[in-house]
Amino acid sequence: MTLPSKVKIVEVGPRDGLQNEKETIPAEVKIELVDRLTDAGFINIEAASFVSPKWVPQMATSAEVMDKIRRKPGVIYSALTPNMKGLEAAIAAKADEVVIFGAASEAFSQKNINCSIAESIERFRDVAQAAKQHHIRLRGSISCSFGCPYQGEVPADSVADVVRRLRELGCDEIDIADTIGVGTPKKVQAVMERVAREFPIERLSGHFHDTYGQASANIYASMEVGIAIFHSSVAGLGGCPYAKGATGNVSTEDVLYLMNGLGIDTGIELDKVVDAGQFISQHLGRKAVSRAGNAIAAKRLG
Ligand SMILES: CC(C)(COP(=O)([O-])OP(=O)([O-])OC[C@H]1O[C@@H](n2cnc3c(N)ncnc32)[C@H](O)[C@@H]1OP(=O)([O-])[O-])[C@@H](O)C(=O)NCCC(=O)NCCSC(=O)C[C@@](C)(O)CC(=O)[O-]
Repeated sequence: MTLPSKVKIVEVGPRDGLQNEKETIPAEVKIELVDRLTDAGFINIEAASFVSPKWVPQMATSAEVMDKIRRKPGVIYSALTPNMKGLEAAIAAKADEVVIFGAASEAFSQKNINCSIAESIERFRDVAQAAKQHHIRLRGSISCSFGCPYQGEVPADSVADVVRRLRELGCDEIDIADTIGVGTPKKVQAVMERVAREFPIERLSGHFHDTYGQASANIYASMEVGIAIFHSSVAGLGGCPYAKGATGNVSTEDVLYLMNGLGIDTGIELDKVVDAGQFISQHLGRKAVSRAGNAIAAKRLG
C-alpha cells in the first residue's frame, strides 16, 4: 500500500499533554508553549478543555490560555467540550473547533465523563447543534478504541457504532484513540478499516498513546490503510487522568522525525518543536519523553 505524501499532525500537548500534570502550571507557561507550537507551523493545536475543574484542575486556566495565545490566521485552536456548559465557555473563548469526547467502552465512559455511551451521545447532540449554529468546527474523539483499562478487549464493531453516532451528529473529523497505548499494528489496521466503512477515511485520525512503545509502528500501519491525520504531544507529555498508568501520546518530535525520514510533508519545523519540548520539559523539571527530541537536543550541545 502507498503511504500518503502529506499528513496533518494535530498537536494535543497543551491539552492532553498537560491535563494530567499534578503541579499547577501557570497560564503564561501554557500560553508560551502554544505560541511556540504556532510558530513551528501546526495548523491545528488542541489548546484547552472546558471541563469540570474539580475533575481536571489543570485545565481551569483554559479561558485565559485561549484569550492570551497569539492566534495565527488559518490555525485552528481546539477545545474539549463535554456538554453545553463547556460549549458556552468555548464560544466565549472563541475556539475554532470543539471536541466532543466519548468512548467505545461503557466502563471508560462512566469513569471519564460520568455517563453511559448513549447518555454521552445525547449530551453531545445539543453541543453539536450549537457548534454548527455558531459555525464552529466539530470533532469527535473515541477513547479506548483499541482496549479499555477497565473492561479489557473492545470489539471493532463497538468503535464503529460510536463512529456512526458521531457521524450522525455532524462531526467534521473523528479521532480513533488508543487511550492506554495497547494497540499493535495488525489490530490497528483492522479497527481503522472497520471504522472507515462508517466515515470518510480522510477525516479519520489516529490518536496513539505510547505506553507500550507501539505508537510509531501503529502510525505507520494506519498510514498503510489510508489514515493521514495523527495526534501527538510535544515532548511526549500526557496521559488521561481516568486511565491509570496511561503515558503520554506519542511525542510529536518522534512522529515528525518518522515523517521527515519517509519524505512525507507535515508543514512543521521539527527543530522548533524540539525547542518547545525542551522549554516545557525544563519547566516541568524532567527530561522530555521523546527519543528524537532528546537526541536532537543532545546533538546541539555537541
Ligand atoms: C463531563 C463532566 C463535567 C460531567 O460531570 P457530571 O458530574 O456528570 O456533570 P454535572 O453536570 O453534574 O456537574 C458537576 C459539576 O461540574 C460542573 N461542570 C459540569 N460541566 C462543566 C464544564 N464543562 N466545565 C466546567 N464545569 C462543569 C458543574 O457546574 C458542577 O459543578 P458543582 O455544582 O459541583 O460546583 C465531568 O465528568 C468532567 O469534567 N470530566 C472530565 C473529563 C476529562 O476531561 N477527561 C480527560 C479528557 S478526555 C481524554 O483525555 C481522552 C482523549 C480525548 O484524549 C482521547 C484518548 O486518549 O482517549
